Order: sequence, then C-alpha cells, then structure tokens
Amino acid sequence: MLPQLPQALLALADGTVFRGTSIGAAGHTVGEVVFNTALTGYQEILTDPSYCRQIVTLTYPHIGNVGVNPEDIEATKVHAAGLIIKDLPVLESNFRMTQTLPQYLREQGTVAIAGIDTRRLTRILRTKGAQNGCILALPEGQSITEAHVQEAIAKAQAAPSMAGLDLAKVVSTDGPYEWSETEWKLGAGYGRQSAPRFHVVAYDFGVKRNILRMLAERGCKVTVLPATSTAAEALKHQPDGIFLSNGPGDPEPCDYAIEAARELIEHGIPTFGICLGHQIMALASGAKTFKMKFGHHGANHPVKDLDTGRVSITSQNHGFAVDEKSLPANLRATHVSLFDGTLQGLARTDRPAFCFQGHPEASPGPHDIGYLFDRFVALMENKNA
Ligand SMILES: NC(=O)CC[C@H](N)C(=O)O
Repeated sequence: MLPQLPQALLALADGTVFRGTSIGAAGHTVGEVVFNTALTGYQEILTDPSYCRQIVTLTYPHIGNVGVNPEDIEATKVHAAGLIIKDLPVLESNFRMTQTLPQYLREQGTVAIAGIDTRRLTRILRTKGAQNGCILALPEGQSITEAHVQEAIAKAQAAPSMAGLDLAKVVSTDGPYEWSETEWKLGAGYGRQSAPRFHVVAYDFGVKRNILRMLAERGCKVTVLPATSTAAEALKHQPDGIFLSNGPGDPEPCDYAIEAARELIEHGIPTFGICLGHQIMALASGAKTFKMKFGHHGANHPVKDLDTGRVSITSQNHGFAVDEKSLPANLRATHVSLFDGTLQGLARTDRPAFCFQGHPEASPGPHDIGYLFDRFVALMENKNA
C-alpha cells in the first residue's frame, strides 16, 4: 500500500482554496504565488534567491522524479517560500540522486503541497495576476477543518505586497568572498579557474552560482561583494568589470545599489547586469520600472536580439520590468520578449554597460543567450587593449 501523506491546503488572497497533500515541512508559509513553466530544474528553481518570499507553482505535472543531489543548487539553501506541484512520483531515480524531493524539502523546512490542480491555479494567476497565498501543511494524522481554511485565507490576505519590498539586502552575502568554481561537466564535475585574465567585482543582490561559474569559466576571477557595498568599496578591488546580479523583490527601493551602479557606470568601467541587476542599471540610468501582471517565470521564453534579429529561447524569472517609454536618450533597447513585447535587454550608448532581464546563466534552461557573457568579456578585453 502507498504511504498516506499528511493533508495540506493552499489559500489565495482572493479566497480560492485548494486541498492537497503535504510533501514538505509541516507548518505554514505565505508569499506571492507565481507559476513557472520550466520542464526541468526544480532544484535550481527552489534555490534561486530571486524567489525569496514567493511560492512557486510548477506547471509541469510530474515533479520529483529525479530526486535531489548536492550539486544542482544555485545557493546554499532553498529560497522559495514554498512549492506547489501536481504529482509527486511514487518512485524517483537518477544516478546523481542522494535524497528524495520530500526528504530535501523537510530538511530545508520548506512547506510544499502536492495533488492540486495546478492548471486551474495557473489560469487564476494568469487571469487575475500574481497574488499572495498561504500553504498550510498539517502534521500527520490531522484533518483540515473550516477553521484551517479561514486561517489560511486570513494569512494570505495579511501577507505584504511584493511591490516596494527591498529583499536584495535580505539574501545578500554578509561579507566579501572570492569565487573560482567553473561550470559542471559530465564525468568531471566542477572545475577551478586558476589563471584568470580579468577581475570582476560582482554585486550580490541574490546571485545564482551558475552566473559566477560562467564568469569563472571565461577567465574571470570574481570577488563577490554585499549588496550595500559602495562604488568606492568596489573600485578598491581595481576590477576590470562590474557585475550586477539577479535578486528578489522590487528594484525601486534598492536606492543604495542604484547609487553605486550609477557611480560605477559613470566611471566608465565595463558593467553587466542580470535581472534585478538589469533593473538597477536601468534605474541608475534614469529609466523607470513597473510591476508586471504575472511576470515571466520559465525556461521557454523567446527573446529577440534587436541588433542581430536572432531569437533565443531563454530562462526567465521576474515580476518587474523596465518601462520602455521611460528610456532616456543614452539607454537603448537591445532585446525584447516575443511573448509580450516587454523589454529584455538594454545598453548604454555613452558607457560600456549593458544588461539583460532574463537569466542567461540558464540554470535551469537553454543556453541560447550565453553569448552575453562573451560580450561582457569582450568589453573588458577592449578596455585593456
Ligand atoms: N530574477 C530576478 O533577478 C528578479 C528581479 C526582480 N526581483 C523581479 O521580480 O523582477
């Protein structure tokens, strides 16, 4: 007989309730409920710091079939506030697996629900927009009561809105550190960068490890700094380039980061921003950002490079975007989303600085747009020429 899983429920702020089973820690969690359409990479998604305070529902129906391993993580812990899936397979198998998904979720204290109609949930989020929710996961043997339902709805309604939240500070590193690990290769695992050609200072607003690996892979020694580091602190390291990382929350309240980015870009040092870093570079250049209806979260988003006409299938995870109408004269659009026409890439016309809204480190996701990392290296090469 199959084991009976404890009961759980998901309540949305609009009062919609889904009943399912608990596959993670017992207890409750609140956050903005978003849907991600990636077919693979649930471990990378769970550990992406950009998901801090967001509950992720995966639209792919079978999640957990390859278990979990200690390598496919993008940060030291799970950052997503919770997980919602349809089916948890009864048997998992992979040669790299060391744990099952439920074991990992329980160890990480992550509240998660399975067995709900994720298509219905996704349609609600698409129609009404992302909204706050609460997962209530009961301990074994307890049954959901009307009081539980009302408690979960009240908790969802009381959760703070994502707009206006500065979360980069919350997930950033406490102190500087050096990064030299290169990309994972089948049979060899991760490597080490031992003969760097460039020194990059990376602002950690919630950086994903594969970004740092892709920089190291391309010959960069990377010094990672806390989100609140000033431009002067960054320049003390005499970097060849500045990297502005992805991260959670609303970019607008990150005034300290916007100020540092403004000074560094003005200074003329090659700068590359990803996702939150893209939004911060745009704000530092005088553009504006806005909150999207349900954002972009997936690994199948077509993006057009306006300079070459080339279309890349990209990985995405963002709920805010740069307003195209707000671009100042020295900031030009380089990429657009072919799903909804929103801005995906920008470049300064007067400084060696550019940025991308999606996740070119593709962890998880297709590697089509990895060429942006080569573009950053080329900028640093030109500067040293
Ligand atoms: N992945 C990211 O860096 C996300 C940026 C920002 N938190 C957003 O939701 O738009």
